[in-house]
Amino acid sequence: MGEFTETIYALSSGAVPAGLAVIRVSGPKVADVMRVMVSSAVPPRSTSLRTIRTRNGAVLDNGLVLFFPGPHSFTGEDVVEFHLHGGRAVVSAVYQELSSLDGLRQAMAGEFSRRAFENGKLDLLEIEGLADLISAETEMQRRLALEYSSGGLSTLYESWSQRLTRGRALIEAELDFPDEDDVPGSVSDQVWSDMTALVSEIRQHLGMAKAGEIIRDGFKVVIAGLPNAGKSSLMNALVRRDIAIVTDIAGTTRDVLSTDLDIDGFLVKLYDTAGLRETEEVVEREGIRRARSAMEAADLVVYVEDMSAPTDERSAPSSALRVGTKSDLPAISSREYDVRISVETSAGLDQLRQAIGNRLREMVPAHSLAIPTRARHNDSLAECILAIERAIVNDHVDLDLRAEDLRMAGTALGRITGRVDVENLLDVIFGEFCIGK
Ligand SMILES: Nc1nc2c(ncn2[C@@H]2O[C@H](COP(=O)(O)OP(=O)(O)OP(=O)(O)O)[C@@H](O)[C@H]2O)c(=O)[nH]1
Ligand SMILES: [K+]
Ligand SMILES: [Mg+2]
Repeated sequence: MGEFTETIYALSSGAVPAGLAVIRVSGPKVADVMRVMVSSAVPPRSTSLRTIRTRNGAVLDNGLVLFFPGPHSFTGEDVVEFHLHGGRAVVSAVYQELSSLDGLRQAMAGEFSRRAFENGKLDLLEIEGLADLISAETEMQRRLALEYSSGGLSTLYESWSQRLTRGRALIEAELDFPDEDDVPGSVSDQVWSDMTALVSEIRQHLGMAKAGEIIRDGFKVVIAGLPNAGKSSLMNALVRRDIAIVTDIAGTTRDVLSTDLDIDGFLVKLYDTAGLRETEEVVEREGIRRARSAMEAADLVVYVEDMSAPTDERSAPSSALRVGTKSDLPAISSREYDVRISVETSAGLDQLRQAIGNRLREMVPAHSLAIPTRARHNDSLAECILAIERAIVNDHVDLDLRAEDLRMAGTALGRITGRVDVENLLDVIFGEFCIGK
């Protein structure tokens, strides 16, 4: 595992100025740093109020010092944290002193987490969970990230790996002792029935990938309909901000506009689009093309119709949520709508939020958050399923070839947690972090 000669430091708290600034230092020179900069020795893993000095004894600040001797630290190395007053000059003076010490340099983005990974403190799923936890904005993002960062998913994949290993061990026992009486002849039947069950569990898990994507990246709701239906007005009303231009001129919106909404703790990405109609006008036509492609990529289309205008003969996508708007005006349309609203009176807006929330929850499991969230998880899970299935169906080939497929299935799983073969992934994964994490 990792053996790092450089000692790294960075501001791990938010931007200064702030009430507090936490500077974290990790690596072999931590003991030296404390000897030079901290007024007197500190006991491990408890807070001590100390004076922080330059090597020449000039006082930099007074603050709390926390020392975590390796391997029982975040990175697995010796770590010291300075909790200082969060002023720009305080931080830059401490930075300057640290940089002047031998073997110390400023940490790069994600470098603390990377050391934690390389030293076996966290696996890749836990690292990704940590990145998600740091960037979580909604309650559901937080819960999902916590499930990952506290090892919930790692435990599940570990149990699958163990079943694969056990399957191979039983097959190998059968290969080694083919005629032995106390190894029942049905051992390999047992293996294949468990592998069949495992495939269906992994399939079910992979089936929730969409839910993971919705929680992590947001539920994409596209507002569509005829020009002047009231789409932009609706977007503004839902986010209670004046984001989109609203006029009585048909064809006002051209670009796809996007904004975030929090519904029941879920991130909802709301898109306003150009009104759908035939037109020769070049810019509007491009806007309509974009509107259609947004509708195709949507998790939900909210199809808006002006109930005070002649009905829209165009057909909304069958899965769309149909919204009749301008209910404050005399109605012409006698269509059925899922929700009737008015942005003038705010009638129906809460109901619409609820209806969007209901559609969202249909796509997300109510209980477990042990679900895949990233394309790399899905790819490896699919690869794992393929390998197990190959092993199951190839009952005419040698047992050792079938065992080899089970080994490959285990490798695919191991790549998700980072146990095997992930060097090329690391830059991408740690690139999600910023400096100090
Ligand atoms: N009375 C009333 N007028 C509304 C309501 N919603 C929108 N309007 C008006 O309808 C007109 C068109 O509204 P927009 O929100 O620009 O409609 P749009 O669908 O975004 O239009 P395009 O971007 O041109 O496709 C504006 O004059 C709005 O003020 C409503 O609930 N009640
Ligand atoms: K308009
Ligand atoms: Mg508009």
